[in-house]
Amino acid sequence: MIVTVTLNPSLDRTIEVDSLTRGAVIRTRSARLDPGGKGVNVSRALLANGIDSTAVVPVGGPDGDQLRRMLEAEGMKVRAVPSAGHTRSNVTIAEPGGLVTKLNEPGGPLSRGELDAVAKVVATEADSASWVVGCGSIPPGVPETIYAELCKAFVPAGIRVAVDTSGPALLAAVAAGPDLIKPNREELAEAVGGPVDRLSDVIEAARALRARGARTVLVSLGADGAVLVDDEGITAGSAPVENPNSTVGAGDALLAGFLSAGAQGPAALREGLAWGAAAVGQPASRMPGPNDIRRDLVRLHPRPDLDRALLT
Ligand SMILES: Nc1ncnc2c1ncn2[C@@H]1O[C@H](COP(=O)(O)OP(=O)(O)O)[C@@H](O)[C@H]1O
Ligand SMILES: O=P(O)(O)OC[C@H]1O[C@](O)(COP(=O)(O)O)[C@@H](O)[C@@H]1O
Repeated sequence: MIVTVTLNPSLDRTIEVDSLTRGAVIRTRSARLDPGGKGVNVSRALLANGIDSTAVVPVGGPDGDQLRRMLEAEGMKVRAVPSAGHTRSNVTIAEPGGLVTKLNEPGGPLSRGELDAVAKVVATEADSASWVVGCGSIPPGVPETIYAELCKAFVPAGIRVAVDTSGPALLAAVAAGPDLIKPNREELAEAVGGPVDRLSDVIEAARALRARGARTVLVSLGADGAVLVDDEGITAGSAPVENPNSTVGAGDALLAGFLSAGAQGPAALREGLAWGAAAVGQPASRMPGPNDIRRDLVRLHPRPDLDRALLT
């Protein structure tokens, strides 16, 4: 069983427009509402593929109620912890061809008491878990060491911890020895404090984060696929998407697929890439199910061109 913890979940509204012009009145083509937040999406992807998962989320206000109801309606096992701060809404403006502009709110504050209540629920659920997955941004009031605390609580007890976040929270977590991190290119560059323009930069940066404490580093690179640096070595791969629909949640699907296949080595990377690419073919942040996932399209690159400039 995989437990996900999303401290800053959201209602994700995706609005399709023909083109985005600042300062103009834009008539939209369609709108869609999905439950969101990175760990929530990991649980949704696992659920869509019949893999047992529990999502732990603080929820507050009417939007928090709606988020819980939407997740339960999908059949998800949700442990919702009440909070006084309101659950946020994030807006994605999607243009044809897959270009998205994301407006992510900071989220309602979470007090120390509410955080302790979340931690208690996670500890109970972790008893029967193979992984605890801490994902997403940190809401106001929560210390940046929160994912590091997650690592310290579970890694020594033999429960593996994955962290997908950014900035100081990611750096603190890395120093606490997570089993897995999943930065995208931007997050990786921020973590090492330098540009990541080529595959060689990705590998160098991933190695630096391993040297600082992360056991496995899975770097997502948008249309360039992903690179895995772990105890087994370095593996790069990609999967083409003919008609990109929405990249929202693609990183979460990649992570879910990777975890579902054992989170180690080329076979797990292959599965992650298949799920990530399938997510890009879905509208908004809909997670792919078995009929959407095309493992045959994944290519692992045994001798990638390390000097090639990254596309996205
Ligand atoms: N345009 C694309 N074409 C093919 N695959 C993609 C595309 N965008 C994303 N992906 C897949 O989704 C994964 C996650 O995307 P990425 O944008 O890197 O993550 P995040 O959503 O975390 O920023 C990638 O590693 C890749 O497998
Ligand atoms: O916690 P953050 O960093 O604000 O991100 C939250 C957003 O990320 C998502 O989980 C999508 O994530 P990815 O596109 O990075 O896979 C949305 O559902 C949510 O609105």
